[in-house]
Amino acid sequence: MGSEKIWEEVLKEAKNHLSEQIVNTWLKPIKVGELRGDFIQLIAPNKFYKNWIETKYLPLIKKIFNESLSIEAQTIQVITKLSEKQKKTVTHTVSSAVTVDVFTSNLNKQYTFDNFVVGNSNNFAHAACLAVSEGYFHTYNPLFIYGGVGLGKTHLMHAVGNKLLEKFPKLKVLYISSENFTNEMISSLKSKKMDEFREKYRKIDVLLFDDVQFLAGKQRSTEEFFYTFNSLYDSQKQIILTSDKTPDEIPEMEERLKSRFAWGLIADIQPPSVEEKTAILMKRAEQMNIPLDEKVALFIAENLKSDNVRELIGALIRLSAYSSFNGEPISIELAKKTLDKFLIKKDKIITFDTILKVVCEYFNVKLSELKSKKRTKSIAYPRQIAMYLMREKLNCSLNEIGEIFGGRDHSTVLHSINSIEKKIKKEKELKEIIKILEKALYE
Ligand SMILES: Nc1ncnc2c1ncn2[C@@H]1O[C@H](COP(=O)(O)OP(=O)(O)OP(=O)(O)O)[C@@H](O)[C@H]1O
Repeated sequence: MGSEKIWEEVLKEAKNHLSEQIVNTWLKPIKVGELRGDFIQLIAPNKFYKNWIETKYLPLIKKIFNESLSIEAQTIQVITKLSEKQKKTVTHTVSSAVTVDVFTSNLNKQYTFDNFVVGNSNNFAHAACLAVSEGYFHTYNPLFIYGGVGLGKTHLMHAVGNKLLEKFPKLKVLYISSENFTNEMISSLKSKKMDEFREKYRKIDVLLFDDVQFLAGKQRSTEEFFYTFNSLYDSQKQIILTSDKTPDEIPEMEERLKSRFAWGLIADIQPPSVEEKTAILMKRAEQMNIPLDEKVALFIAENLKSDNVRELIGALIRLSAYSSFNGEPISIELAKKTLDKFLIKKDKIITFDTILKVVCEYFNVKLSELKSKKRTKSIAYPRQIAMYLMREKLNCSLNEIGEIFGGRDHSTVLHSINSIEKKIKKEKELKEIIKILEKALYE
């Protein structure tokens, strides 16, 4: 039995002693790092969890291992992170008898298409991934998915891998982050095992390569990846890559790689809309058995500062944990109380100064420059944006705005505002910048 299965058994048994909500909130995110003789190592997502587990649940966990699962547990250690060495060790054993397969795809079984919420922000990337997961390898090769932090790139990639293995169990699917690829390469170099390293990567049928942007500037890893890429591509093997930027936008990435990344399909993932965020919260709550009313989900979706789905889910877990520990049902009031510092302060009064400060900080320009007559693009552009925000948020007159910027006349101000309005309609990037600035105004 693999460590995942063992932990599932612990969770099942724990539900006889604790409420389902507590088990899902506190014990489910724990992973088993090592099971060696009578030593058990648990991995908690962060220090907060570690402390709770140690102070609250360790005796029960020990009892379950010893009495219900008959796994001797003399020492249980809780850590917060797996060491690099442990990550590479794929065999988790319970006594010496039980071993897991040596070829590991590194796939997280929790990341499936079924639990991925599809909406306008991600339907293109989702559709492309779905097609690849059906086995249409030549259509989108490589498939390059890009988007901001925590928007579901890794989830989709794993979903492809999981679905492919379900349909074609013999396929060699490998998920690897560029960081781990680099580490593995370095240790192979040190131990003079580069032939084995190359052999491993060139035997794969489907390579899922996460965060490719981190290869930029790493010459040796880039080179090795280049050969791996070519070899797989030439043998018509599927490659999926993720990045936080488009190939063109990755600084210091070798041209020959950038051009290869664009050979197949480039699909983006945008930040989710309020509706999508609500749906993600509802789905996750259902999976975790958290009693979440749609009104509360909508409130969180509308008011959380971050668009990062990881943080969205984090907020749900925090709320659920608070609710179970204090015996208060989940409500909008409770969300306001527990998530206070993560929420947009809508009642904050916005002034000219707030806008000037936020714009100066974002564009890294001095206030004196913003108010000056300088027309260089790096100053004029933020100035126009500040004018646009003042008109939008403060509903003030063009003359008032002109006054703030050193007595400019109203037609100059109008021209600036119109120009930004037009650009917002055409330029996705500017739309994003405005969204970020608007959020920052309420922080
Ligand atoms: N559309 C979605 N539906 C359901 N869950 C989602 C969705 N998007 C993201 N998530 C969840 O949000 C969390 C973060 O997603 P993921 O790790 O895939 O993001 P990422 O884009 O790869 O982030 P990073 O840039 O940090 O690598 C995961 O728990 C994932 O399951």
